[in-house]
Amino acid sequence: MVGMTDQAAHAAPVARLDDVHLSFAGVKAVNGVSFEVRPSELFAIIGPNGAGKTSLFNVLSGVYRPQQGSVEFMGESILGRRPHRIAAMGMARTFQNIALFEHLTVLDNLMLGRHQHITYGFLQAFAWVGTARRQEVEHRQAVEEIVDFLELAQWRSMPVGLLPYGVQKRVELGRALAMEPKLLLLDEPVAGMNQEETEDTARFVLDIRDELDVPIIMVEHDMGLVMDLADRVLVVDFGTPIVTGTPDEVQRHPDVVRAYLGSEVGS
Ligand SMILES: Nc1ncnc2c1ncn2[C@@H]1O[C@H](COP(=O)(O)OP(=O)(O)OP(=O)(O)O)[C@@H](O)[C@H]1O
Repeated sequence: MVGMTDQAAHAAPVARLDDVHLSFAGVKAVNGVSFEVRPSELFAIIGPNGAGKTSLFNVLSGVYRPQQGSVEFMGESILGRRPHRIAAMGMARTFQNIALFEHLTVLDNLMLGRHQHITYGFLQAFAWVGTARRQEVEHRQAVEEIVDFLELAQWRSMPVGLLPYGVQKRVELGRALAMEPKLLLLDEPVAGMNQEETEDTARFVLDIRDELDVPIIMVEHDMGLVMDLADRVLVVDFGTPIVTGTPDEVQRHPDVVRAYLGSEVGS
C-alpha cells in the first residue's frame, strides 16, 4: 500500500458501508456491498458497465437511500440525510460529465466550491463589511492555493467553457477541493482524456492524497490507472462484491480474472 501508514490502516474509517442493498423496480443495483475507506487511502471501485459503481456513489452521497444496510461518514450514520447535508459534512464529488458553469471563469467556479464555508449573510455581503469582507479575502486566498496546486494559473480568468476538456476536468477537481473535503469521490476522472491528460490527472490525484491528505474513492474503467494508483480495490459485478484487496491481490483473484478482468490486467 503506497500511501497508507500502518497507523492509518488501524485508524477509524472515514466512510463505511455495511451490507448495502439497493434495487430499482426489481433490478439489484447493489447487492450486499460492504467496505470501509481509511484516512489517507485511495480506494478504487471497479467493475463492468452496470455493475453498480455509480449507484454506490449515489448511496454514499445521499442521492439514493438503500433498502438495507448502513452507511457511515466520519463515524456518523448518514442514512436518509440529504445530499447537501452530506456535502456540508465534507464529502465532495466530481461527476462523469463535467458539471461546471461554463460562462464563469476558473476562479469564479472555484469560488462557488467555497460556498459551504461562507457564513455571512446577504445583507452583510451587500454592505461589504466586517465578516463578509474578511471571509471574501480568505476564500480568494484558498482558491488561489488551489489554482497553484492544480497548475491552473494560465487559465484562471478565462471562461471554463473555452478551455480544453482535460483542463475543465481539472477545474472540476479544483471545485471539489475548494470545499476542503474530508472525503473526495471521483467518478471516472480520466474518462475521455488523452494520454497526457490522464498522466496529469494521475499525478494530481496522488498529490491530493499524499500532500493534502484527503482520502479518495475513485470509480474508474482505466485498469492501468487503478492498479497504479489505488491502495485498495473493490471489484463489483452485477451489484455483488467479488473481492476487496490491494491491486496485487485483486489481480490474482481467480474470480476476477475469470469473471471480469481477463487478460486486460496483465497486459
Ligand atoms: N435510477 C435508476 N433507475 C433504474 N435503474 C437504475 C438506476 N440507476 C441505476 N440503475 C440500474 O442499476 C444497475 C447499476 O447501474 P450503475 O449505473 O450503478 O452501474 P455502473 O457500474 O456505474 O455502470 P457504468 O460503468 O456504465 O457507469 C444497472 O442495471 C442500471 O441500469
